Order: sequence, then structure tokens, then C-alpha cells
Amino acid sequence: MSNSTVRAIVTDIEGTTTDINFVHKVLFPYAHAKLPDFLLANADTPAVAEQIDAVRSEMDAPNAPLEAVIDQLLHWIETDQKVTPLKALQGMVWADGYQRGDFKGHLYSDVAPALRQWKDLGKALYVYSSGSVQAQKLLFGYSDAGDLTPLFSGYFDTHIGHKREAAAYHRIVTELDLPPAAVLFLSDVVEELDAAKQAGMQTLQLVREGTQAGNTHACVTRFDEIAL
Ligand SMILES: CSCCC(=O)C(=O)COP(=O)(O)O
Ligand SMILES: [Mg+2]
Repeated sequence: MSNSTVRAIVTDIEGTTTDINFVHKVLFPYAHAKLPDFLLANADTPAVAEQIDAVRSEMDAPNAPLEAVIDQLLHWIETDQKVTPLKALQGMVWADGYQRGDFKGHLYSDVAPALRQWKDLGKALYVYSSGSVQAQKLLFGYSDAGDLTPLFSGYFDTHIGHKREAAAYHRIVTELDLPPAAVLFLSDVVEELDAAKQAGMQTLQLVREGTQAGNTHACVTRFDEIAL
């Protein structure tokens, strides 16, 4: 057992567990290529129709034709907008790609061993990403280190709030039923860490290749540098 004050760890994905290039050069282009046909084929499926209506609401255009919805979604992908219905639809499209073996979820080589070690120490592990919960489970379920989903106790996406807003982290610690100071949040993005710290959580910045270190949070370059 560990004596650390950390009882739970919440990790970001892109830039923290996973190379930004995998998200931007594999996942986003795949969604961009497949989303139009996926929507044309599945627009009447209830789960898809619900997201199409949510896109229309975001556009403030309740009668927008499907073609306009598709154009809007493609624009959001091109500009990396973290819009909740886009993220839900991306997850549905990626499911096909993972299941067909078109790609595996990228994890830095230090991630899986550290997650297993922390789990063995009795820490509860969670994910918080702008990607939908379905997309998170797919990435860790079909990862290049195998199926890591049994290690996780839960997943949070933008339904809990946006990652740069302290309110989202307040809601997460409430759901975890832990004091905020017992929860460690890992991310590459300083604004996300600032929001988590404002909510009382412990924070660590992951400075992977290409990430700029800030000066307001402790930094590590790999998960195996994190002592709990
Ligand atoms: C869950 S895999 C896809 C990641 C994604 O869609 C994304 O927008 C990355 O967001 P993050 O909050 O992990 O930086
Ligand atoms: Mg990130």
C-alpha cells in the first residue's frame, strides 16, 4: 500500500496518455472521411438522430438540412472544436475503425505499466477527456498495450462540463465522493490544470515531446516519474 495522500487519479488523454499526432493525424481525419456517409446511412437511428438534433441546436438552426449539419460537423473537426454532439458522433464512427483493426489506440510506452502499478497500490483510476466516454473506452479498450478498460473505475467527458472550467472538476470530485485534495489530475494543458487546482485537486503537467512546460504546476515528462 502507498502512504501518498492521492487516492484517485484522473487523467486526460490527448497529450498526456496519447500522442497528439494520433488524435490529429489518425482519429480526426478518419472521422472527417467517414462521418458524411455514416450520417447519411444512420440519420434515422435514434442515437444518431438525437446527436443530429443536438448539432442543430448548437447551430441555432432547428430546421437545418442534413447536408448543412454535415458541413458544420466537418468544420468543427477541421477547427478542433470540442462540441459535445460532434464528440459523440466521432465516437460512433471510430468504433467501426477500431473494430475493423484500421488503427489501435496510441498510448505512450510508460502509460500502461504505471496505470497497473497505481491500480495495484489501491488508487482509483479515471479518465477525463473532451472525447466522448465511448471514444475513451475504445481508445483504452483497443490500445496498443491491449485492453486496459478493467483498470478504470469511471470516465468523464464534456457532459460533466468543459475542461477549462473549475465547475467540471468540482462535479468530478463530488461524483468520486473524495476530498478534492485526494485526487490528482494529469494533463498537458495548463488551463485545464489551473481549473482543477481551483477546484482543490492536486495537479501535474505532462510535458511530452512538443508540449510547452508552464510554471504554475509541477511537471513530469513520463508517468513513471510520478511517485505516489
Ligand atoms: C477520447 S479519444 C479522442 C480525443 C478527442 O476527441 C479529443 O478531443 C481530445 O481531447 P482531450 O480532452 O483528451 O485533450
Ligand atoms: Mg490533453
